Amino acid sequence: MARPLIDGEELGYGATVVLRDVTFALAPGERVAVLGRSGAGKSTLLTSVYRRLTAAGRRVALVPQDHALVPQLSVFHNVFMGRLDERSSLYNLANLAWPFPSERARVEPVLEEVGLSGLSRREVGALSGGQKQRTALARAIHRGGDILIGDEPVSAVDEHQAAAIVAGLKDRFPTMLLSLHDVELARGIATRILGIKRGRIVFDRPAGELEQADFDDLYTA
Ligand SMILES: Nc1ncnc2c1ncn2[C@@H]1O[C@H](COP(=O)(O)OP(=O)(O)OP(=O)(O)O)[C@@H](O)[C@H]1O
Repeated sequence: MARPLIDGEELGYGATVVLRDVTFALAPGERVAVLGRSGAGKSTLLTSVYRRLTAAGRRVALVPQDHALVPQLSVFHNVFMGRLDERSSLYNLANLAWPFPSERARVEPVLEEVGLSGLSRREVGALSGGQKQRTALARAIHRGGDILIGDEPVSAVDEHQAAAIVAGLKDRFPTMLLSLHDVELARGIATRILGIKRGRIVFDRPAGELEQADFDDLYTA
């Protein structure tokens, strides 16, 4: 059993408590899906886990819910930013002004993987919602590493594409923590599923042990 990243704590914002009595661990190789109604606290949990992992020096690829893209820059530039910390500021600045062919060549296959071929030079502000989300996914894939944290990472694509993208992520990242609103997708991908309701984690169990009633209960008032 992995040592808890969060051990019996409250999570929230300033004096506002969103989640109580949270204990959470993430073992290598686990794929954890977080489910709960809108506003339940899924992002709050994911953000806290992300901060703790990065503070501990772990390399984590992140797909935030709001995508955190720079709309004035191209798809290439936004994806390249996934690895900014690997190079000097001078190299990054030069690549921002005049992208190196070698960097374009590294990014291109990732764009192909998420269905953004041919859009490398397009300004992100001129993309559709689904294309923006794919750009954020491409940035995470380009960053790489052992762990992916994705906050509703496929919410803006249709369910068939979502399943294919998540399957691709599974091949790339041995360990994943994903908040999802699609229960079937969560059951198909996760080794462990965590449910949040009324400010608490109401279950955190192997995916195979959960029944439909557990999920139904999560979404009733
Ligand atoms: N920066 C913040 N400051 C104060 N309160 C916040 C902040 N971010 C979120 N909250 C509040 O915390 C609660 C949980 O929000 P959170 O975003 O974690 O839920 P969620 O389950 O991810 O929701 P959704 O599915 O709609 O994205 C909500 O009541 C929300 O209003």
